[in-house]
Amino acid sequence: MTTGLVVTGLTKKFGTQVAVDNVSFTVAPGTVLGLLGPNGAGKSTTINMITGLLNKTSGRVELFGENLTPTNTAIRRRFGVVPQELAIFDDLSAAENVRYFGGLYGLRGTALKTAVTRALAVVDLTDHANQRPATFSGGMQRRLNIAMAIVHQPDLLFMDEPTVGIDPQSRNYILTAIEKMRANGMTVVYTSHYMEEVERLADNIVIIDHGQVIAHGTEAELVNLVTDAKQVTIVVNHADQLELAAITAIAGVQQATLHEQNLQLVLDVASNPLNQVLMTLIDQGVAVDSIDQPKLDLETVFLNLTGRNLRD
Ligand SMILES: Nc1ncnc2c1ncn2[C@@H]1O[C@H](COP(=O)(O)OP(=O)(O)OP(=O)(O)O)[C@@H](O)[C@H]1O
Repeated sequence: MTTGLVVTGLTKKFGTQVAVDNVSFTVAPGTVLGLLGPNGAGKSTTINMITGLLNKTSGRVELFGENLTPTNTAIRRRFGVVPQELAIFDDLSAAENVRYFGGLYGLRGTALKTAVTRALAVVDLTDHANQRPATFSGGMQRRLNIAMAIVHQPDLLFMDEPTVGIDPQSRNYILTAIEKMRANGMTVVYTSHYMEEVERLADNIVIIDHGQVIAHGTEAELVNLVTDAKQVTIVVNHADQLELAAITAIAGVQQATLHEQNLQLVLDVASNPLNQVLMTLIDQGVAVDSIDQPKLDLETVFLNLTGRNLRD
């Protein structure tokens, strides 16, 4: 198995509004793709078209080498969906909810029982299996929704903003559960407007805005899109012994200035000469007190690419 999910030219028009505009991306098997964008960017519409909840205006979706169409049921069994809106039966227990979904996927008898137990364990709801979800916190209900989506052990899981409006403990349970699933080989497509979650989980990131993909890559690749130089401040002792010319002479040091104890550097991201700078300082008998590198994050990337904050 070499190809996972391949989305090509996906487009959705609502009347004259183009909600998703020629979106293309790929997800390698066993990796997590973070689909990051502000509210209204088109993330849900994209997921809903891929999973067949919504008809697409145009485009093509291929999963594990097969064309993903509403009638290709064999390939449809290989993915699960955690929708943005909860879909839970309040009058069934947690285990019965999961069992119901397992039944829909054709699981029966012992296989179904084992699958329900396993799915509830992944989201840490084993101790609540026989309780009604109406008694659950919002976070526990979301975790139950995840158990329902993974009971048939899909190879790929779509999750649409699964942590919106829940407590930090439940959020952490969910993020940890995703990490466990990935470790077991599952492919995950995860939409969020929380930069921190995408940074923690995603192997690759698609940034989407106004229905269009504005960047696609690893976190490091995206950060490199907006900067080819980074600023580093090194606080030193014995600054009087520091020979600035020797630092400036290091390949990849674009700028070096000394203000009292603070050695301020502008370094090439590609050649990353920080090690060389530190060795040179040690050679000069200059002790390093601390190193400060302001973090370049996805928020910075989004701001640079769009002129707006992710959560305006
Ligand atoms: N059924 C619909 N009819 C008309 N417009 C729609 C419909 N569904 C979504 N839209 C519009 O399409 C755009 C994209 O919405 P979408 O829900 O995909 O965004 P999103 O990135 O998932 O944001 P959110 O996090 O708020 O759900 C929005 O402008 C939205 O108003």
